[in-house]
Amino acid sequence: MPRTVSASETAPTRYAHHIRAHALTVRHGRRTAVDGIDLELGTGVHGLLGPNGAGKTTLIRTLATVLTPHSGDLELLGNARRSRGELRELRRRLGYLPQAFGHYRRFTVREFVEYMAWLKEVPRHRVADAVQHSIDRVDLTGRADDRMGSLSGGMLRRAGIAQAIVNDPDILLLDEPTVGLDPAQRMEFRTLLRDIGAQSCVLVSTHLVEDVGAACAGVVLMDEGRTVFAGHLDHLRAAGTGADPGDSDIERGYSALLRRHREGKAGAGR
Ligand SMILES: Nc1ncnc2c1ncn2[C@@H]1O[C@H](COP(=O)(O)OP(=O)(O)OP(=O)(O)O)[C@@H](O)[C@H]1O
Repeated sequence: MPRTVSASETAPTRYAHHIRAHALTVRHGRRTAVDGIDLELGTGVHGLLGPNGAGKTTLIRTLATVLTPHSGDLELLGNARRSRGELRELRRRLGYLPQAFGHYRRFTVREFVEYMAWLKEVPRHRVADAVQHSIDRVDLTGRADDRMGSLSGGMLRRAGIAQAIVNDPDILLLDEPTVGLDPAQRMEFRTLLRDIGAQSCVLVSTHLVEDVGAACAGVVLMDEGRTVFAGHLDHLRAAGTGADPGDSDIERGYSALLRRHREGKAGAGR
């Protein structure tokens, strides 16, 4: 199966980081969900961790250009301006799997992925190969011509991943992609992530730390809209002690960093 070569692979790279945010703030009405964060992410797979309500989905939706920041700077693929043309060009080079994604139940998997390829302006002569390749990569080859409405929850998620990668994106944003996947599929998925992360910037929000341990080199940990930690997984692993709650060094590191962040905030508030 020939691999689809994205335009970006042949274009010169003009940026040091695929994603660069400075003092980025995003609000939902009066609630500040992302609170002045700084972030620099390049090629590789980065896990986005944090407790419920930390701001992970809001951050991912902002990076996917679905939400507009309230303030701060956000540079994606070296572009900080957002004319209509630039936004369109940027979206061609993004892949995004929302937590809940819309689809027509009567579309087949192939039609759904084709439709998303069309929305992302994949050149017409490449669509058929790109669609087949992404369906194969999520192991839905045997169900490609089945209707979306007939898929199990995990298969639906895999179809969602297929649409997110159909344009060979330079930035791939996945919001809880492994929910509903069985253990074998989760392992396959981690391999797929590592494969895509060799050339692209992948940010994966998840509550499953074992996915982070197996697939991510980088970690961003958020709490109450702030970044608690952004760095290499080994540093997160090393942050915990035997006294911190958790069944693995990643969980203990996660607990320790959150605790210290919260203690620091409480201390500063006194
Ligand atoms: N559409 C919205 N309107 C108002 N508040 C919102 C909206 N979406 C999110 N929020 C609030 O913004 C904050 C961050 O929510 P967000 O969904 O980004 O967190 P999260 O880390 O993805 O959480 P979870 O792990 O539960 O999915 C929360 O306080 C949430 O209640």
